[in-house]
Amino acid sequence: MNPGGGLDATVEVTRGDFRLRADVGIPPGGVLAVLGPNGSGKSTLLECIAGLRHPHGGSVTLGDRTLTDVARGVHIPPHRRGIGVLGQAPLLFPHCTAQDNVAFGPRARGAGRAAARKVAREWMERLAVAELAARKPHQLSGGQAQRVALARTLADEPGLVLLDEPLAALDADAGPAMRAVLGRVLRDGDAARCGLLVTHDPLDALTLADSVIVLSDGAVVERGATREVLAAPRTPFTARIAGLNLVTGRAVAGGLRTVDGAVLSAASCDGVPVGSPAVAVFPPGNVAVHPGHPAQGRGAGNHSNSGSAVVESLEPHGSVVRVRIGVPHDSPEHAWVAGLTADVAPAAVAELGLEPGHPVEVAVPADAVGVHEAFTGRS
Ligand SMILES: Nc1ncnc2c1ncn2[C@@H]1O[C@H](COP(=O)(O)OP(=O)(O)OP(=O)(O)O)[C@@H](O)[C@H]1O
Repeated sequence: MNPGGGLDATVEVTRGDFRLRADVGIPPGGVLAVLGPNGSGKSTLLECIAGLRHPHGGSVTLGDRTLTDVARGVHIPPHRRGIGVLGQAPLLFPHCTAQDNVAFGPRARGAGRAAARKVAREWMERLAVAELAARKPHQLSGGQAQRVALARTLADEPGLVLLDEPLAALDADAGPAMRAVLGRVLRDGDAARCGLLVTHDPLDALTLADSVIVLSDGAVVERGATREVLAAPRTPFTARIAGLNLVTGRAVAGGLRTVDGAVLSAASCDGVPVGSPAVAVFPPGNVAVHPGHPAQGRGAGNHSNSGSAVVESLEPHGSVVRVRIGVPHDSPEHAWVAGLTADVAPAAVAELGLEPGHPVEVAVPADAVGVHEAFTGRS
């Protein structure tokens, strides 16, 4: 079964006190990443699209097929939706060989043994697991098993592939290999298939998806092209996963006034109307940290935004040390600095004597700051 076409879904569902209301569109051949903090409703959305959960309102269409239409009482069962699901665990049939696992879908759709085996071999070759065909699942590594599971999902010719954190359980070697394989098949230009990927990793979103939605507390709070959303995040969650600093406030000419009344200068303001809710975004690599008080600050020139703070914590982050900033209780006017991160070279951390609890001055050059309109309501 390959219904083809894109996905259009509007889903409303409640689970206890939690309410999800989200709409999702994926064009034919497109891949959408769904990001969001724990408990924001990602799995619930996925389950409604897969047909595993009945929404209380809304509809799901894939290509020209209506899979769910609450108003009309339509609910196609999961196995007849033409949707493939791959989660963190491969969930292969333990007593079947890898090849028989992959051939399962074609066989179930009525293909003869030889034809199903041919389809299975083609997919296993594409996913670089053909040489594992005769192995049983317990003879596969985690990464190999997950690639076989992906082959099994795709051999079923789904019109939509739902990927729920498919790399999360893989180790540091297997993860990148699986990401590369996934990227190849998701981007193979096959307009008969679209994809939806739930992930916590911005790298997955950047490398595997064209567009992204961010869920927060059951609502879509950001949506757009992946690069644009991650380059200009409008919610603290997106900024954190994108590794960027984000300060909320209202736009003023040439910058942003924080909720505490501090004014940050920015190099670009993205056409945000003065007075509207806005966020200032800047990377940790552009935040300078110096010991001492603002009055003694180096680098707090006219075009730099500065505040007095304390070092809250230091943690290794690749080749740099990520310094997390806190604010002493007697400096409420610098509250915007709280929670910022600065990436500092290890040698500089030693030279400056940075340690948790030490007072520091934080400076952010206006050149590094972009101001973007903030998301202000439910979609
Ligand atoms: N069994 C349940 N009964 C009632 N409410 C539930 C149940 N499971 C989840 N919920 C509610 O639904 C909300 C959304 O859960 P969901 O699993 O969809 O979030 P998620 O974004 O996938 O989270 P995670 O990233 O942790 O997997 C939760 O915040 C919780 O309040």
